[in-house]
Amino acid sequence: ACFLVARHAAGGPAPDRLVVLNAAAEELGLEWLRAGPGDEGDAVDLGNIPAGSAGEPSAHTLDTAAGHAFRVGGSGGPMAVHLGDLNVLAVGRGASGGLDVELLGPQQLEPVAAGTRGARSPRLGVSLASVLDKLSERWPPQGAGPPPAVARGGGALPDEALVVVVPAGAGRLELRRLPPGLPSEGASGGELWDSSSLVAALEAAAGEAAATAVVSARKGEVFYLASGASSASQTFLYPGELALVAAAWAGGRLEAELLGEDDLKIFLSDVAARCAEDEGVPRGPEAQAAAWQGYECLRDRARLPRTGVLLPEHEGRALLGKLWSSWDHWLLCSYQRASEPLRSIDINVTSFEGGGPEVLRAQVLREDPLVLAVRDFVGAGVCGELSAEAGTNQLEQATVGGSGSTQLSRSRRTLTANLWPDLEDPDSALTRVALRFFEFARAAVGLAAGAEGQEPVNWLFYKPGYEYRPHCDGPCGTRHVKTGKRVASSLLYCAAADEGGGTVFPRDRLKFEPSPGSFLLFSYNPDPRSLSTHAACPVLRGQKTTATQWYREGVSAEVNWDVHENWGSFPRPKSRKRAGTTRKEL
Ligand SMILES: O=C(O)CCC(=O)C(=O)O
Ligand SMILES: [Fe+2]
Repeated sequence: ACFLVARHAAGGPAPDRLVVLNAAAEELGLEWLRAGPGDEGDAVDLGNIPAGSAGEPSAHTLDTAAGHAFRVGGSGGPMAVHLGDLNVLAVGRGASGGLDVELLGPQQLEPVAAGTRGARSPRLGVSLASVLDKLSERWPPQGAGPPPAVARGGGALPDEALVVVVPAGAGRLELRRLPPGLPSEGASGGELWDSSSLVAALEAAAGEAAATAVVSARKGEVFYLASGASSASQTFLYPGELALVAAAWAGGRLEAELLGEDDLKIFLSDVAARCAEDEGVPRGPEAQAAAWQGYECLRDRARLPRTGVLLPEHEGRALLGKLWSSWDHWLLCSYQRASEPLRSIDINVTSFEGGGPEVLRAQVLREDPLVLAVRDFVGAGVCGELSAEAGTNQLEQATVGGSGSTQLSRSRRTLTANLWPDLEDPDSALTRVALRFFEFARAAVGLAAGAEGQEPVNWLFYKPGYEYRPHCDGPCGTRHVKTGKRVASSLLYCAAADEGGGTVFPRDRLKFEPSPGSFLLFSYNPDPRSLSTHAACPVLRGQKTTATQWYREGVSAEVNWDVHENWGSFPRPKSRKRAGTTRKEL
């Protein structure tokens, strides 16, 4: 099970790259072999690597993918094959006096980076000093390694990629990556970038239909798209994650349109919604029963807003699957109406004003396991104070965890902060809200616990495109939750999106559309059918904020919740003698 925690995890996998060190006293040519090392006739010129000087080699770095093959050499120089991961290719004069290459993979580089082997390549003795800093920064590789740079033909798209749409009859088109720091307007030069995929797309686009290339790219990189005709060019910044670039000609000029992952998600949703509306797909739960899939409509209508380039069918399909998890999830999130309540119940709580009784009317959305919604759980003033407390500065990208560590994930795309209520400060809005959460949960679902020893309130901030994909907050599919584990969750919505951003339970297609100040509580002890699986739908327009509270039994001022988890070090008040430490102690 994947539990939601709010901790920032550092470190990612080492990138796939090739560093060429030229220790020879002559310029070297670098070529990329499109069809593998054996292919003599099909090389792409990647430019020259300057000669080394005064015992120090010159260094040239290329981002690559596993299996990419390169040839390096001057006159009839040697061939080298790059196998993926971080590789260093040292070129120097061999014993014979001719050019020699030495390929150092992760295993050969590790002792060098660790300082146990000297800073020279073992065979040719080429100095590695100029790359050691970079190596130790990136070493050792963590996790399962980098995503594949090019994943065409139905495979999953890598996380950090550019999808370049080439219109039919595009002629020549080059993608160049600019060195960092170059102005993004009117720049030229840079290295030719992953031309394999682009060349294939250009060949395909020579006919009637547009084609796409998938190119690996990283956050903040600047690309330059050129048509070959010198004046017609366009530069753009790649912001990271998955992005789509469409090229088109307008008035003899090349135009490039860049859509980031969030924009793309919303764009596809908007097109699909127009399709569904025009085809008269019902907005009730029967929409799913009809199992409508609008790929054909998407094929005809997915025109990008600025250039008007039509997204090729297979790419629309692949992107919708990638960015919306599934067609079904899109339908539930962006098209289906909110669920009707089954009945309502009244829950007594302590009033915020004066401490007298107050009745909250709760709508029952599902009986078992229970899902309850309250429209005006707190007023705008209380929410305003909570938002101020959360601020915007300390928010960080949310992570998920479950086996002793946490990591960033496309599944949980939101900004987050933990808010620790000071239970001894009755004037704090956060304290009053937290106490109301527990009072309500005791009355509504019979929770046998108070606010002491519980997890902090988890503040979530969603921008357009942000979401939290289907997940369980605690143990899922069990008849009896172990003491100390989460048994229920609640969400207080302080801001609601103008469009999108609902909370859904995909197993039985339950959907709640929040309004500012509304509240949702659901329990999962027991929940043998995992019906408590839920998701925060992507925000399409506006912003959404949520204050999540997770509920546990068997915790107290003496026994804190975290003795029941293995999430590793968790940023929280250092000396917590009791749950209600003051903010000054944080
Ligand atoms: O923001 C939402 O709608 C859901 C958030 C959520 O599932 C959580 O915080 O665990
Ligand atoms: Fe959740």
